[in-house]
Amino acid sequence: MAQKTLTFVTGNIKKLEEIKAILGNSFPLDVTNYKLDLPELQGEIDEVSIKKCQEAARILNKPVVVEDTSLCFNALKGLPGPYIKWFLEKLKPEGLHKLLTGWEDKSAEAVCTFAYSSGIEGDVQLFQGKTSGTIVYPRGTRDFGWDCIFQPDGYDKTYGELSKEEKNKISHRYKALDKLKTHFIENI
Ligand SMILES: O=P(O)(O)OP(=O)(O)OP(=O)(O)OC[C@H]1O[C@@H](n2cnc3c(O)ncnc32)[C@H](O)[C@@H]1O
Ligand SMILES: [Mg+2]
Repeated sequence: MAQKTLTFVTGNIKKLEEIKAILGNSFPLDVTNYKLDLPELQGEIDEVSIKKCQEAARILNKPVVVEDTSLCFNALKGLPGPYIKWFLEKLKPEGLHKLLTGWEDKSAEAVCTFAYSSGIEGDVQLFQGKTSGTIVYPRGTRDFGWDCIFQPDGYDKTYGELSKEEKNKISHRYKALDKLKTHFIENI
């Protein structure tokens, strides 16, 4: 029988809000969430997501989806990348902007990776979305992570200045969820 419910494992309420807003009623499964701050091992983006997902599937012992978000500064060869959470916690948005003082290249990529495990040990599929932009001095709301310093290409506003509706039409998370949604629509 087809699986009817998908469990999103995340400790981040703001992520969950966006995921629910983006999926709306167009997702073929019921989405529930399980609040858990999973350990994140070091590595490249895909590796971090795969291990995080395997750990969630092991703990919950059922099909799960996790999501990992990276903010990659091109001048820094992709760093902070998956370690953005710790950089943000210590440096705050101002400090992240300051990190690029010595570089002319202020470009960055926001990368969202959803990892799905069917529950079968080791089996993980990834769905990734990327949005390019520029790191600017903080502008706009500070209610979600580094939104106030990321200005997507083609816009003169940061994610923090755009409305939630506008952000959710162009964001890294929207693009990744679109791929995940297509997968489930085609495979149910
Ligand atoms: O439990 P999980 O899902 O891991 O939630 P988390 O808050 O630990 O999230 P990550 O490990 O993916 O770390 C990403 C960091 O980037 C932040 N973040 C994620 N998505 C963002 C977005 O769309 N805009 C701004 N900040 C974001 C988030 O608050 C974290 O500080
Ligand atoms: Mg995390």
